Amino acid sequence: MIAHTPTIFASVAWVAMIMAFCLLVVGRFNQRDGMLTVGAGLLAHALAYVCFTLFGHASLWLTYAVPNALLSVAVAFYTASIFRIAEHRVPWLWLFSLPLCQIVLLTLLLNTLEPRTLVASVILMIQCAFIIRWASHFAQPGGRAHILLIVGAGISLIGILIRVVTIVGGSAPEMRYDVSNLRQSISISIGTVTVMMLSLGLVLMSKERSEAALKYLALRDALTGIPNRRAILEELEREVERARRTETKLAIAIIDLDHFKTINDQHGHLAGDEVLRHCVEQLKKRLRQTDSLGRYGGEEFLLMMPGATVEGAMTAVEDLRQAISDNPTPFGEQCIHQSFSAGVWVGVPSATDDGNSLIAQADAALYECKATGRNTVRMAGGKLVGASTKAAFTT
Ligand SMILES: Nc1nc2c(ncn2[C@@H]2O[C@H](COP(=O)(O)OP(=O)(O)OP(=O)(O)O)[C@@H](O)[C@H]2O)c(=O)[nH]1
Repeated sequence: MIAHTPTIFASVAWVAMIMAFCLLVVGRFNQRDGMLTVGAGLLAHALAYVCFTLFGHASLWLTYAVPNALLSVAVAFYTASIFRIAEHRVPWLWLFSLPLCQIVLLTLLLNTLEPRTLVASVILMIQCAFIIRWASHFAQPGGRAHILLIVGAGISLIGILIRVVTIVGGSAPEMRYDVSNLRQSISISIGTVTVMMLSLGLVLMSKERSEAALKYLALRDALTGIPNRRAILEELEREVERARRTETKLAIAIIDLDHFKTINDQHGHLAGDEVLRHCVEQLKKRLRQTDSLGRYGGEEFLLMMPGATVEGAMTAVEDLRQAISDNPTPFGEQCIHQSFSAGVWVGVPSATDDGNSLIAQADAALYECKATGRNTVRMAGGKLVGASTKAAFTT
């Protein structure tokens, strides 16, 4: 099917213009989500195709050099959008040096046929390759938007390659913008694919990013930055299941700051918040990479240590207890002393165990610590370790 080449140019221009309108106006010129740069790219894309429709009716510079440079500008904006959506610094200078090369070289080579067509095509191909490179680099884990970008840029590459092959094969006049033939129809209508797939890919990429950011916020404790109750409990269920399946030990500890209400009452809630942040920093510094710490409640934390033995878990939690009581929280001119009590459970979960039942056992041990003076660590159904009873845990 051979279509009238200027008509294809006009239809691609329409599609790009409508998409640009949607993203710029309806997207309210929002810069942060990358839609402003996508819209700018689509606008440049539309203008390029409008100029192409004038080929043969206006100067060669306006209908060849300018639109190809505008296409380069469009692709540079699409690439900039990938950086912006990924919240990375946009390398503006580097990205727009290619459109600049395009306009300079095409102006110089305007009166040639093959060289100018090859230069225009090769620069656009390099830019499409960059889209593929950066779309895969900034791909959201588990996301799919980058696939649209890669496929869209890949199809564009094929479209341009058709032009290059035709020119190198000695049929450059067939690729004049006012000539209609099958190759021309395929090569140019691929412009619609580029516009649709790249803009849709970028919109989806932005959506994936904001969903990931929301999910991160929904599972984080805003004060301390560690996983919140929901996140740590979900992780606990996964760990319980894994330990049961692999028949390996799992250690959990419920850590509760002592007399935290008194800290709030004496120094104020801001000081209390600072104590919570400070304690979390102290704990995090001393954990292994495989351990997980989450905020279970107000001043309660849940620590998971997969694979830890009874002795290993007790030594680890006791070291944490020591570190917390040895490192008071600096708050203004003051140093606020704090300590914690912890109940520990270690074992291979049985068929009837779940996260809640293990927490209940660790909680019972914690309750005993609180009842017997605090600042101690106790094993569920077992021994007590702590400031006043450290000798009790020298097995
Ligand atoms: N500053 C601050 N305080 C909090 C936060 N979350 C909970 N709290 C306070 O933590 C205090 C916990 O008090 P209690 O449950 O009586 O526990 P406690 O005073 O530590 O006493 P024991 O656990 O028995 O040693 C309450 O006063 C809560 O208001 C928070 O995010 N920031």
